[in-house]
Amino acid sequence: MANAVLFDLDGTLLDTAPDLVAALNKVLAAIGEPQADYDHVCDFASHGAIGLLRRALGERLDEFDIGQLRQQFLDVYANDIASGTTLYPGIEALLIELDQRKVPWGIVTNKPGFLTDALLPHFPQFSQCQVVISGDTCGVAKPHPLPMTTAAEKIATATENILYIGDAERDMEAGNKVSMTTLLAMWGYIDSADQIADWQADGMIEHPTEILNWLK
Ligand SMILES: O=C(O)COP(=O)(O)O
Repeated sequence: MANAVLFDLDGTLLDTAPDLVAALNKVLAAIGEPQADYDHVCDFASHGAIGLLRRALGERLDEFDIGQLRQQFLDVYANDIASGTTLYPGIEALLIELDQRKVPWGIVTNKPGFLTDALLPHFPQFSQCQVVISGDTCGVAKPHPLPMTTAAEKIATATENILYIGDAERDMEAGNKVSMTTLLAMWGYIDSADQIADWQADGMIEHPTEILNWLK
């Protein structure tokens, strides 16, 4: 059984979609494109800037300088990163319980570090977080295993004894590659077309408190 927990950020700890979609719509307005429908794009909030832009623009994204558009999106998002973002129900209580049990926990996200660093201080509930690995911390991002093993080293825990909680296929893949126990956060950004049965999660959980059942 596990004795440490690592979390994905967007779609797992935080519902960041309101601010991400607001940024997306500001960028779409700036390039003269129609606004995105929230429900159409929100489940792509775990897929980064390009995932959101691709969902909104489809193949027309290729008509733009994608790198420049991504940077524009990141800059706009950084300017208003936390006004609509909230902790998912049950996360605060879970983190308090982990802290009381002295269970080390941390974050492995694909968000670029400058955004993670800007966002996390808005949530004092994260004050006991022991490690934060962002998408550019290790030079490679999930599903590459390096962010996972780097986080495990920082909390001095063998990967086999770590739970990794995420809402995307790349999260399950990255965790499974390094023998963590992977739990799929069903409250996150899971699209109806996602084939979650193929993601090889060790468990699928509907509420954060279920994580406690997987701990020693
Ligand atoms: O911003 C992203 O690329 C997604 O971030 P996540 O890994 O926390 O879901």
